[in-house]
Amino acid sequence: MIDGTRKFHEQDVEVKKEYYSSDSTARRVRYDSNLHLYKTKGKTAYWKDSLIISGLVSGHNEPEEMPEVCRKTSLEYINHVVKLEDILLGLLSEALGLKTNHLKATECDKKQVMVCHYYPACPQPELTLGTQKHTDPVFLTIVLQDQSGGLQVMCDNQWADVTPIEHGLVVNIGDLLQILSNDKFVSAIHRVVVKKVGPRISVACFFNGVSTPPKLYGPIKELISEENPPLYKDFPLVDYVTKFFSKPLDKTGLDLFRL
Ligand SMILES: O=C(O)CCC(=O)C(=O)O
Ligand SMILES: [Fe+2]
Repeated sequence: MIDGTRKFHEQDVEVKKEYYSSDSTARRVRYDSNLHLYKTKGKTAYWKDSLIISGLVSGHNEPEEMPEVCRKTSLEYINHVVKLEDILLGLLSEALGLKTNHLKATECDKKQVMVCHYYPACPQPELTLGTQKHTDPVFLTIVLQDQSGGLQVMCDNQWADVTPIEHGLVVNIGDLLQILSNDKFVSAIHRVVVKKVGPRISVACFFNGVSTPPKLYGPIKELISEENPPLYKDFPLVDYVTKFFSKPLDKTGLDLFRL
């Protein structure tokens, strides 16, 4: 998958430009530079290009829509990731003291989006970032990174390197799982620094959940009691995503839904 991502990004710009769009609603497969520049009305340009593929599993995507250089690999890879997601949701449900299928039954594994990032070598890394400090506005993210390093997670108010492990994956708890678990799980604050050598390649698979109302998400009722009152209100996902992207990316979205 790393190789497929490299092949896409290292194609001639004329080929890539067929896929270019900075409007996330415009197409299901798109190529973008500086992902959040327009969405968050960002003041800073980041050092990365991304290929965004949505609708991979739910069948809303015709395979022909995907760039040929990474089509087969992407389809195979997402199938593996979805199986892993099932296992992880089972383990996380059990960790919350719930039945194994509880989280899956909330359909938080739905609406997968795969984002294939390419961070070119940066001549002045101290002037920018690959990805700004943020949390993911999703349930879970499964990240495959190459061996370059650069991903960092906030730990005790300090940035810690997430050192790449060969064939290893990084799993981030997203904001929505923090909300569902009523703060038992904590959404990972992370960022990506860039280096003079590159490129760095990573593939993030996001699990967004069901975004069409009337489905509401909020703290899981079984986790709520008199001693553990709900910390968040229930809301349709579309509200979370809209509010998340109308604030600066480095500010938490959780407080907007806290009771
Ligand atoms: O490139 C990475 O390792 C992480 C990217 C990331 O945080 C994201 O796409 O949300
Ligand atoms: Fe992220």
